[in-house]
Amino acid sequence: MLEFDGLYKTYGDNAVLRGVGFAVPEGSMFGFCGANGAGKTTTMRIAMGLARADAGEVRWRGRPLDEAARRRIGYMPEERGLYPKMKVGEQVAYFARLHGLDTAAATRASDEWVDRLGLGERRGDRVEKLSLGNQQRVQLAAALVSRPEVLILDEPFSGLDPVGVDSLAEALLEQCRAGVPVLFSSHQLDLVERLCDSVGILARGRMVAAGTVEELRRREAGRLLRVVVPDAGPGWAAHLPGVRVVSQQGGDTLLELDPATDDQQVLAAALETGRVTHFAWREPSLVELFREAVADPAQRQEAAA
Ligand SMILES: Nc1ncnc2c1ncn2[C@@H]1O[C@H](COP(=O)(O)OP(=O)(O)OP(=O)(O)O)[C@@H](O)[C@H]1O
Repeated sequence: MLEFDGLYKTYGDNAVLRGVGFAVPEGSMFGFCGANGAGKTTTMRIAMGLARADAGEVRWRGRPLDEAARRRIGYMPEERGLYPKMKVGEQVAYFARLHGLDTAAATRASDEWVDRLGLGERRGDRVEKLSLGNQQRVQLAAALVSRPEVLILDEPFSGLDPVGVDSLAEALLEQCRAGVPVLFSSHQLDLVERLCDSVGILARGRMVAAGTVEELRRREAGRLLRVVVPDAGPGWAAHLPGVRVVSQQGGDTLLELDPATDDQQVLAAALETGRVTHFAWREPSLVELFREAVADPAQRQEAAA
C-alpha cells in the first residue's frame, strides 16, 4: 500500500495542502484529480522528496519513503526531464542505469520499452526531434524501464493522441495487473473513469471526495433527474421549489433535486407542459461529480438562497 498521511504544505501564505490523506493499494490504479493549482503536483513532489511537507508523511508498505525506496518508484514529473540532444534509446537506457541496472540489462530494457511504447523506429533519433506526444512516451519509458515497484505519474496522458493514450493506458493496466500501485494525475476525467479503480478529488487543500467511481456516484445518487418535455417552454422548471436546472436543450432537461424534493411533484409540473417522453434518474458522470466536489460550498449556498 502506498499511503499519503496528513500532508500539510504552505508556500508563503498559500496553504496548499491542509491534511491530505489517501491510499493506493498494490495492483490498483488511482486517478488524482483536482482543479489547476489544487496541489496534485505538490503532493507527488513530496512523495518523491522534491518538496518537503510541513507535516505528514508518505509510506510504502508501512515505511516512510526514503531515498532507497524512492529509487524503486517510477516517476514522471510534470516538468518532464529529458536530455534533448540524447538519442531515444540511449536516453531510456540512461534512466535504467540511474536506477541500478548494468549496461547490458539497461540496453535490453530500453529496447523493450521503446518498442512497446511504439517508438521503435525513432530509437536512433534525438529526443528534440520528436513531437511532444512522442517525447511524452520517451518520458514514460524512462519511468517504466527500471521495473518500478510503484508508479507516480504527473499528467502522463496530457498531449497524447488517442493511439498514444491507448498504448499508455495498456502499459499502465499491465503494471497494475502485475501488482504495481499506479497513481496518476489527470484532467481527462473520461480516462480516469475508464481506467481507475479509485479516484480522489483534491480541493481547498483536502481530498473532498475519494473512493471508487461507483461509491462517489452512490453518494450523489438520486439527485439528477432527466425529464424530456418536447412541448414545454424554456423556463418550465425554473421556479420549482427544491429543484435546480442543470441544463436544458429544447425540452431535454437535466434537474438536480434537493433530497427532500418530491419527484412526483416534478412529474406533475412536467405533465402540465404537455407530453412527457422521458422521466428517469440519471447517474452523474465523473465530470459532474468533479464539479460538485470542487464547487465552493459558500457559493453553492448563495446560489441556493
Ligand atoms: N515552489 C513553489 N513556490 C511557491 N508556490 C508554489 C510552488 N509550487 C507550487 N506552488 C503553488 O502551490 C499551489 C499548488 O500547485 P500544484 O502545482 O501542486 O497544483 P496542481 O494541482 O498540480 O495544478 P495543475 O493541475 O495546474 O498542474 C499553486 O497555487 C502553486 O502556485
